[in-house]
Amino acid sequence: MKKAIHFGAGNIGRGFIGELLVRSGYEVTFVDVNAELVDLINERRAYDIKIVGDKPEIIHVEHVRAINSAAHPEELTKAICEADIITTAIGPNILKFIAPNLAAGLAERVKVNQQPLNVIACENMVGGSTVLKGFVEENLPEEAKEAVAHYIGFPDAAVDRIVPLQKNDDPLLVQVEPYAEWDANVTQAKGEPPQIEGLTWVENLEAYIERKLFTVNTGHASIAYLAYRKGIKDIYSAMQDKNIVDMARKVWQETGDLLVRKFGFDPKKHEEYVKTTENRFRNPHLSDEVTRVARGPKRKLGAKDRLVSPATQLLAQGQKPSALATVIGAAFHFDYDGDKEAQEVQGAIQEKGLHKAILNYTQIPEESELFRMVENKTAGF
Ligand SMILES: NC(=O)C1=CN([C@@H]2O[C@H](COP(=O)(O)OP(=O)(O)OC[C@H]3O[C@@H](n4cnc5c(N)ncnc54)[C@H](O)[C@@H]3O)[C@@H](O)[C@H]2O)C=CC1
Ligand SMILES: O=P(O)(O)OC[C@H]1O[C@](O)(CO)[C@@H](O)[C@@H]1O
Repeated sequence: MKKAIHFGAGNIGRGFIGELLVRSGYEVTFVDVNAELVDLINERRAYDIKIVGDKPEIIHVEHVRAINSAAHPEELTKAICEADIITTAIGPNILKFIAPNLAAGLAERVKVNQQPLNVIACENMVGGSTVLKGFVEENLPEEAKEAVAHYIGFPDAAVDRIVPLQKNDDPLLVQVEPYAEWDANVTQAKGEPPQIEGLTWVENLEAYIERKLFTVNTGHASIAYLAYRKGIKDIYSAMQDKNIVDMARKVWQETGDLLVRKFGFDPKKHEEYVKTTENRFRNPHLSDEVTRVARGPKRKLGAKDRLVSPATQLLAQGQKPSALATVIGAAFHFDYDGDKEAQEVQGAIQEKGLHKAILNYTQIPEESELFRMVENKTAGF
């Protein structure tokens, strides 16, 4: 069997990427720091995925094992030397923490295995694999840098499947929605791009990732931050609130205008894509908490992320992203005490004031019209 390594045996790891890799003929080695999870995967060597929708389905996934990279980095190095593909789904903020082990493994690999290898970060961010590549380079010994640059590709990717927090009796079971999309940038691949069922290699990844990030994730985050302000606990319930849905649709109108102008998407097809997205959020079988979708507001308020990036791009196109400014304002009110980033943002607002907090987290230029819009909307909530 071909060999895959996947960092992060969590929801997307088990519920999406791991299963596609197994279905495509790979043995998957999950790498995680959660010792219980690693032990259970190694004990069972299998797990189930439940697809929840109108036609529920159970998929039994075999040919999996796991490595605890905190306890056994040497096992990881050995696996990297033999791998045919490496993927990650650990969270954008964690990429820097896997880089030292990944760099050590790649440095060893290029000495013993001259086959090309691709490392694909499947995170909700633009250019995730490129970011990981930067961290890996910082950790590589000087003598390995040339060979790693030659043999190891870091194709950026877009991943789309809603996998909520899991509350199942079986700790390995993952409940997922039926929809799934995974695209990667073929121009950044080394060697023959690995053919994996469900993975589409594309040349214009920027269009795919911005379409996904500024529709699915922008819409989802907008709904979550507005719902949180109203005390609504889950996305399905938020979708029953007319005002929230109206505002989400205004946001989608703004991001849709941007995407159609920027990438030349067919407006009718884009409208369909938005409708599909809205219907995914209405899935009554998927219990998705508002606080999960809203998680990490510091990251989500970042200049390159789902709220501020489309807003600044629209402003540069001479548009007024008023709905986006409203939901950015709502995000500044996300004060959930179970979220460290939310607490940090709230602390900064209390300590330094709203003006400085907006400037610091969004990096929107102080003199820009967007800054004034965001400040007014935030204060007016
Ligand atoms: N859940 C979803 O619907 C989707 C999530 N994503 C993205 O996938 C990524 C993962 O999200 P989820 O699977 O929901 O999170 P998760 O929390 O379920 O899984 C993350 C896993 O990474 C592990 N981990 C943490 N630090 C690690 C380290 N240093 N080395 C190895 N493993 C480590 C955790 O123990 C956990 O098992 C995020 O970037 C998220 O934005 C993308 C699309 C959909
Ligand atoms: O995983 P993040 O970036 O915190 O954001 C949550 C988002 O990711 C997803 O889980 C999947 O794209 C969406 O449900 C949601 O918009």
